[in-house]
Amino acid sequence: MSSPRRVGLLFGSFNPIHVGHLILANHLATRTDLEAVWLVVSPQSPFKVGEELLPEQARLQLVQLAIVGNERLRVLDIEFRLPKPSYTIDTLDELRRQYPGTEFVLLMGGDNLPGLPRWKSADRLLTEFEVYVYPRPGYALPEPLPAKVRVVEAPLLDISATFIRTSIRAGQSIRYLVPEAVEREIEAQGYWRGNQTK
Ligand SMILES: Nc1ncnc2c1ncn2[C@@H]1O[C@H](COP(=O)(O)OP(=O)(O)OP(=O)(O)O)[C@@H](O)[C@H]1O
Ligand SMILES: O=C(O)c1ccc[n+]([C@@H]2O[C@H](COP(=O)([O-])O)[C@@H](O)[C@H]2O)c1
Repeated sequence: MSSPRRVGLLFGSFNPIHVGHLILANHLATRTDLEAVWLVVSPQSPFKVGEELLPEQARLQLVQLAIVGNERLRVLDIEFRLPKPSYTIDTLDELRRQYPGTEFVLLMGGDNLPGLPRWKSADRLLTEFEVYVYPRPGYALPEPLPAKVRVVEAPLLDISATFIRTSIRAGQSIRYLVPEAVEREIEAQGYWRGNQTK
């Protein structure tokens, strides 16, 4: 199967994936010039060291369950085989090597943009890659925007993985916040109720 020409990359811990991620990814994969969105599961975000994370394989499996049947979405475990913490520039270099015919576009929330100068090789990220930024309420976008940064509007839900983990621990329902198959698996495995985090 040939790989798509323009692919958006949504990086995250996905601890766990939720409908906020999915609505955003599907919107960008179907209503922009991107042919697909690939969700890249990061074993260890450099900014989230020490957070209680479900093992990477479990987070990957939940994403797989979430995107079954959506041909425009795909999940990657490429960072599982790269050094930790997961630096986005290293992953992009590896993806370019593996998919020489594909243009990769970095997808990012407006909340992440102010912190971007602190990312590894931020100058390279901003000169070598296009970035699509979706505004998030409460976060003003810098002016002027760097040359390769474009604002894309997307419907956003005000939920986070933190909210889902907190709800599970409190014994509250996560129905509709994650796809049904994801909810069933979280329940069956007892994630965030037992001690599966590392
Ligand atoms: N509700 C949402 N709408 C749009 N984008 C989101 C939403 N939640 C997270 N994102 C973005 O998706 C990417 C991956 O998110 P991540 O896995 O860190 O999830 P999170 O829900 O923010 O997690 P946590 O609450 O654990 O920090 C990040 O760029 C994040 O900004
Ligand atoms: O490359 C970096 O320096 C870098 C710094 C912070 C975050 N990231 C990546 O951004 C994604 C979201 O991170 P976070 O901390 O917002 O969950 C995740 O895939 C991280 O690996 C990457």
